[in-house]
Amino acid sequence: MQELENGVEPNVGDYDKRTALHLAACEGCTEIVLLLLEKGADVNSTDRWGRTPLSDARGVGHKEICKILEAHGGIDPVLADSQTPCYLIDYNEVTLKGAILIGEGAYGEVYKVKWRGTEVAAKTIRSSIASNEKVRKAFLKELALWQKLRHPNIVQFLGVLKDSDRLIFLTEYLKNGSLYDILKKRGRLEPLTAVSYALDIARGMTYLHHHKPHAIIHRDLTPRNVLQDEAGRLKVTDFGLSKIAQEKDVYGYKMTGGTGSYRYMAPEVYRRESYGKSVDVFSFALIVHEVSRHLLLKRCIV
Ligand SMILES: Nc1ncnc2c1ncn2[C@@H]1O[C@H](COP(=O)(O)OP(=O)(O)OP(=O)(O)O)[C@@H](O)[C@H]1O
Repeated sequence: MQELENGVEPNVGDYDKRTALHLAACEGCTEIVLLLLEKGADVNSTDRWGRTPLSDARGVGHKEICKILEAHGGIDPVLADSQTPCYLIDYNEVTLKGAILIGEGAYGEVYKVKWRGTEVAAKTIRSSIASNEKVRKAFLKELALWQKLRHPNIVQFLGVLKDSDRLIFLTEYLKNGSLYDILKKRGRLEPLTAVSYALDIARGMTYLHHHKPHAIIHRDLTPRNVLQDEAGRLKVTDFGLSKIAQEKDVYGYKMTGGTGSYRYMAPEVYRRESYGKSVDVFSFALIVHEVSRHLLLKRCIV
């Protein structure tokens, strides 16, 4: 309300052309949806994937918001279960010159680059992996799913570089790096910080588990796959990709660089191995994760 009173345009969008109405519809903020509509927000503004606020509200099952948007003339050009391909980014929109190597994982290197003037992370997939057509397709399928996700505790996927021999995709850049780096640097966390971190992770995981029409199971939730933004908020990344990594028998290649630590294994394995050990931020998040998974299994969603 304050921003609107200060003269901020209700239809202003971010680099994905997503407006406040998209975000409010996606996050289930009914009052903000009503406020924005009253202040003249365009009910059918489309983001760069062609999604309207109604597409977003539908995607996460906010029925009340769908009704409000429809009553204001909202339309949904995106079919709920359509197979949207990955958004392709033109090479010349990305400044690769001066790219800074920020890390290396099992799939390849990660660089900080500029895309349309904004700092983003470019994740490169090793050619030994990406040159296998089946694996490349499997990666692109997972990335297309990631592209549909929008949540403050999920790293934002931005697109795949067009016509690249290597598979390179862009995500938002998180200045503070991974939770692994933070824990290594800072050691034991203050209890309040640990709880706030655990809640951030649990919020991201809950969003994945409530994804429609199918829940998304991370399968590789480790401190390396949790990143922190400048404001200190944690965001989960790299879900789904680990599934491809595990399917080495099908695709005939072997991934390296897994954590190999029982503390980050799937909860059912973890439970057998580590009951009775001290509870830290990650154990807490895993417990929340486990409860959430049990609820899902009970409801036969998975
Ligand atoms: N979006 C990002 N913003 C900032 N830093 C990042 C980003 N993505 C990755 N990094 C950094 O690059 C490192 C390597 O990331 P990557 O996801 O490739 O591998 P990993 O998760 O560390 O390991 P693995 O591939 O085995 O899961 C991370 O540990 C992190 O420090």
